[in-house]
Amino acid sequence: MIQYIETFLLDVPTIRPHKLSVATMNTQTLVLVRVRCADGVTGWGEATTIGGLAYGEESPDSIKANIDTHIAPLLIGMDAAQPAKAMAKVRKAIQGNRFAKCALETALLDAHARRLGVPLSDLLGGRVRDTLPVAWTLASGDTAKDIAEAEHMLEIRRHRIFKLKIGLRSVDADVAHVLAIKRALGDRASVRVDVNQAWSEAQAVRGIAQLEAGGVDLVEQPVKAHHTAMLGRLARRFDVAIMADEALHGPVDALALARADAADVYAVKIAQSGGLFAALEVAAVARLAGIGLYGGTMLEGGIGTAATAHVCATFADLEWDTELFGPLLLTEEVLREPLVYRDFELQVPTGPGLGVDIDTDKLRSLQRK
Ligand SMILES: O=C(O)/C=C\C=C/C(=O)O
Ligand SMILES: [Mn+2]
Repeated sequence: MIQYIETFLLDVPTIRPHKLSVATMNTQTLVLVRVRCADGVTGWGEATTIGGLAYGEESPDSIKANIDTHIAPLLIGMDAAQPAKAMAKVRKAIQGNRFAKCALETALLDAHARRLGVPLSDLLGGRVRDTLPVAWTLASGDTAKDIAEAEHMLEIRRHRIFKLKIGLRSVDADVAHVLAIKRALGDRASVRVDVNQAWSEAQAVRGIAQLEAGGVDLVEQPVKAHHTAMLGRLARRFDVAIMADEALHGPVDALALARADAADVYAVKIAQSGGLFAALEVAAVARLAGIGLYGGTMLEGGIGTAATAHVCATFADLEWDTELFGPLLLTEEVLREPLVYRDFELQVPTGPGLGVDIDTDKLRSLQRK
């Protein structure tokens, strides 16, 4: 039986400023959810987002308030061994709140997988891979610093796929920044960009043409999430892969975008999808429509990163890799044992449930007072 549900906000400084077109981050607010069951089993979930309300419609504060006030009370007293039934009740009673729903579903599945003594991926159909290639985002705002950071990541064999955040400066300034980095790295690395919706169609046509000519491999969400036909025109116009991210609010959008031939690749994000099974549905639509897959992040800590890793471990095809580096951007580790990143890949945890454990003392020290 589900006995207690608690939410925690942890403000963790990032290792350096992280500049997206929608926000510049100096700290990340982890939103953690703990479910404690009557049989003593505990499960954890995460609903971390980016830049308050700058990226999506939920903020750490709204997620905490809505779980504490509206969602948790629905679950208390329900059978903890039936996560699907619990989430069905939440989905029926609660509109939206995808990040919050994802955290609760993760915690319920983490607890139940621990109860059964199996990795969470076993409850998702079973893993077909044990490691995941992980990209790194270069977003210091300074080209020379980004090049030095990329060289370091290559040197320590942690990353050889780099995602560059653009959209803050003029198209020409952004293109010059990206191509300088691509020239410096050459074929030692894959270079991709994420515009986070910042461009108009005309800016995207100009920018993508130059990025494609400069050897960039993928362009993520160049235009506003609701411009489905526009994204499709760009995908058809260029050879460089066009990836949907913010346009994907879950399986319904995944199907609509597939019907419109709107993208070459989907960024699968568990919170943005509204849960782990919803993320699997987004991925299934992509697989059936011949759209490539990429494991996305909301810059979560170890809990959310592990959850996404268990989901991505079930993907037979993961043509565009993942960006599951969130914990590496933070100055504090909330897991007792950090996730293992080695030889350009993340090891998918093998223990029961998520396969990671929270250091509750560290949690308390980082918790927002
Ligand atoms: O910021 C990062 O480094 C990675 C992904 C975040 C959001 C997004 O993909 O839009
Ligand atoms: Mn993105």
